[in-house]
Amino acid sequence: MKQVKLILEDGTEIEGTGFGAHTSAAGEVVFSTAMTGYPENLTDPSFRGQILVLTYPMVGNYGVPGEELYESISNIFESDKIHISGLVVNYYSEEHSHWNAAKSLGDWLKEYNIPGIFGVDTRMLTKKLREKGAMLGKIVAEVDVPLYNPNQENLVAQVSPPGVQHYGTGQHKIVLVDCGTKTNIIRCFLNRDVELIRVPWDYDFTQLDYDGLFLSNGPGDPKMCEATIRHLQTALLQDKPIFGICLGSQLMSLAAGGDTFKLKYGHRSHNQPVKLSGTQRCYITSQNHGFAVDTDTLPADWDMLFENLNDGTCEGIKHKTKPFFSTQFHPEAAGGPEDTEFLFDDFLKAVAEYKNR
Ligand SMILES: NC(=O)CC[C@H](N)C(=O)O
Repeated sequence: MKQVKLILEDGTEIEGTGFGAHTSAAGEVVFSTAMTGYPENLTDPSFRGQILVLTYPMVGNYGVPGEELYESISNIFESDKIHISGLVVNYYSEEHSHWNAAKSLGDWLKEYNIPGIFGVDTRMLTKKLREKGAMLGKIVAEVDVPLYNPNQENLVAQVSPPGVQHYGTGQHKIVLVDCGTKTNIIRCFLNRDVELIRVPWDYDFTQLDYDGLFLSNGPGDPKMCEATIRHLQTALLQDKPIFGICLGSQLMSLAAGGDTFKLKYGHRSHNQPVKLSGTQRCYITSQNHGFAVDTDTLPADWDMLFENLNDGTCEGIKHKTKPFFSTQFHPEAAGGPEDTEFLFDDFLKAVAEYKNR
């Protein structure tokens, strides 16, 4: 293992030890306070272009599981590869022990040529990112690389599939607009009575025959997804149920005429409290996002559906009369609590009602 550096755009330089691939990489440095779930996090396409700091002090000790494919979908990972640009941890454990571990975290990172750095004071680093906001940064091994801002690119086009795929044989035909979907969203649908049509982010789904529309999570600035927003505007003129998660929530807001903005350092953890509007009910949710919907810009026929109890930001929206709703958090979890998975049932109930109207 060799010495490498983490360098931030404000000039901070932190020395540490390299693990995973011995290479340099640049991106946006963000932190997650989730205590477990690195196999899920690293393969979540929403992390594309980001160097991820895990605040949990020991990482790698349960290794990386082996996977099986079901309908060409992994039973474990959230996509078919690692999407983060680099990984920053305090203590890395190459030694691992778990009933389904197949390899070490370092070996897995090597397979995808992703660098890791450990021996970093992640508490100090996280405090800095909280005070100054998410920053650009780089892990430097032998060769220096320029800083890179992923939010200026259309990252969704990089992670969205090239063509249309069909899954399942249920009675409700759902179109999933894949802007970088986590596979657990697909699993959540396939565990229900659904035939799923997975389409690329810029596909004109308005031409398809379907019962309900689903908008996935995805990386980067939602305003980059102009084609999706345009198609969505057509869908909003109709009455077929629409459900969006994370980026999907931001796209629904933009299509409706609302605005989004970049949060100072984002929400990335498995214990984000959200309140269901009109109730005192709180759910603990899994989150991974750097942008949010500006509640004040929501058009008159829309309401905030959930509110983040830490900072009051919008955690979902709902149309006042039509069956359109979204969450900024992840009801599919993976990782994190599964307490809000019932929202998939709520969506399919709305689909059944629409078909029986
Ligand atoms: N998980 C997501 O879908 C993230 C949405 C968006 N890229 C954000 O960072 O806010």
